[in-house]
Amino acid sequence: MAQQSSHRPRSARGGKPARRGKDHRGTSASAGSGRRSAGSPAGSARQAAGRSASAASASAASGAAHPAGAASGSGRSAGTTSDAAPSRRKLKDSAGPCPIMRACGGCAWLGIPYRKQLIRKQEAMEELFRPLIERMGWDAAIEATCGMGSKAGDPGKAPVPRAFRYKAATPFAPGPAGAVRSGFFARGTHTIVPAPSCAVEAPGARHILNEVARVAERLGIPAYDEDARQGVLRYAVLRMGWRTDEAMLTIVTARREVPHIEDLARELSSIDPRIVCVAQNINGREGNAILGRETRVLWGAPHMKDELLDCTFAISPTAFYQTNPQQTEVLYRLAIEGMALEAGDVLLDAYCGSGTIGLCAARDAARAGKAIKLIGVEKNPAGIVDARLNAELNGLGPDEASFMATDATEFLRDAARSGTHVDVVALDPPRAGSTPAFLTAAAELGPRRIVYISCNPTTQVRDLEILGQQGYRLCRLTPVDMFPHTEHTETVAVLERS
Ligand SMILES: C[S@@+](CC[C@H](N)C(=O)[O-])C[C@H]1O[C@@H](n2cnc3c(N)ncnc32)[C@H](O)[C@@H]1O
Repeated sequence: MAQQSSHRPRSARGGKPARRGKDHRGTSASAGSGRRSAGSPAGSARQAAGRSASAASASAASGAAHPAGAASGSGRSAGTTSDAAPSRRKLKDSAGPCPIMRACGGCAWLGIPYRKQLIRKQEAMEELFRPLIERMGWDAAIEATCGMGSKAGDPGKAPVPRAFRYKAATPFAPGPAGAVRSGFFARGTHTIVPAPSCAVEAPGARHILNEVARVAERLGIPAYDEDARQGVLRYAVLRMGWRTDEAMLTIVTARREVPHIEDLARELSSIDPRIVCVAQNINGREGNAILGRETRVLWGAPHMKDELLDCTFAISPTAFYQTNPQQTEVLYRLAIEGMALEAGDVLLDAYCGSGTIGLCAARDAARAGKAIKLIGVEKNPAGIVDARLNAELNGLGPDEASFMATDATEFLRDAARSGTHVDVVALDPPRAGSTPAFLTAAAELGPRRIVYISCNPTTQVRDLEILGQQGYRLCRLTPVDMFPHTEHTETVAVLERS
């Protein structure tokens, strides 16, 4: 699975090549020189599969300011098409679905009917997974891609997904006479395209982000200048509740000390009544990663709340939480179905973020009278703090759900060494995928099922082959469209012990 990013190669403003950065799903978002090849199956496979494993690296503390990169939580990397020139179709439609789509380039597929987008994604997944399935002799179905409101191959008109991103971000840059510019990085550059609104973001999100710039201007807080490495305000990241009326605003500053910080916090909090938390993240490092290591709450609660599958989740400013909540429910339902939990099972949820998948599964099992024991592992300590609170919020005590802040591979190795009993393993790694050591240890634990949720099918194919060699067989693969109008596809793979 994902966070959007301002990760764009630089050219127009700084004239320098982009530095490698990471998006909100822990993805590198470096310059891409790939060519658009959506028309060919190979091209679509590469596009829909996303980025190369080598380009991805883990960082829970990164994000992106551009809808597509952000959307996918994926940045741009060599060998993909995202930084290629807009297609003819896109140029033609530039005045249609979105007034800035040509300049912004975030939703590269916005000009393609949604029904066709889903078919392309389906073809790409077939092309990517079919050779592995045949090589391994698996009898596994690649199911129809679950889109927003329709599936790949459904007849008739498909709905046009809008307003599905509940996480949004903006970079800031200095304008003339103390102005603070906000918007999206134009494709392939660090030039900011102003965005009065965004069709794929939650209602009101873009207005809030633009208002941050107005507040900064009023208070004389300068935007950060990447080239001169001067100024203060770098980004704002906004998360909005899907099933709650809450929002959380995090400003990213180049240094801790910010002039008029109390006034800033107060004014930011009053931009929109939904804002329950205003946080400051400090990122003084060069590079494209949005978030730095230090975060403090400036105003309000330490987190906001949202709901998924009848569970309540507290989300703090730097913990991972999915961007498209409607499709997250689809993704999680598929994962829970794939787990086929029985009463008394031990479920290991690896790369668990704020504990959401495992907690939804545990609650679902408990509601069906099949209480299980959940163990979650995640390397971002902020995610684990949230996960423990989330267990409590959902009525699960420490005997029913425990969470460890550590590297998933280390944890699995230790668990395999000590012979920990596990019935089902769920894993949802960042775009780089998992590690051979994790996968080998997971197989050594001998779970009945392994459910692998992926935001990067290319690395998932690699990892599934390792699991196959370790005695697991794929029985079901379902693509899910978490990021309409982009090339990205997520997948849920269900494996059984052979
Ligand atoms: C795609 S997110 C999935 C989070 C969660 N499953 C969800 O659905 O919200 C991947 C998570 O893996 C975490 N992560 C990355 N590398 C890790 C590692 N080596 N060990 C444990 N967790 C890691 C990230 O911090 C992030 O929270």
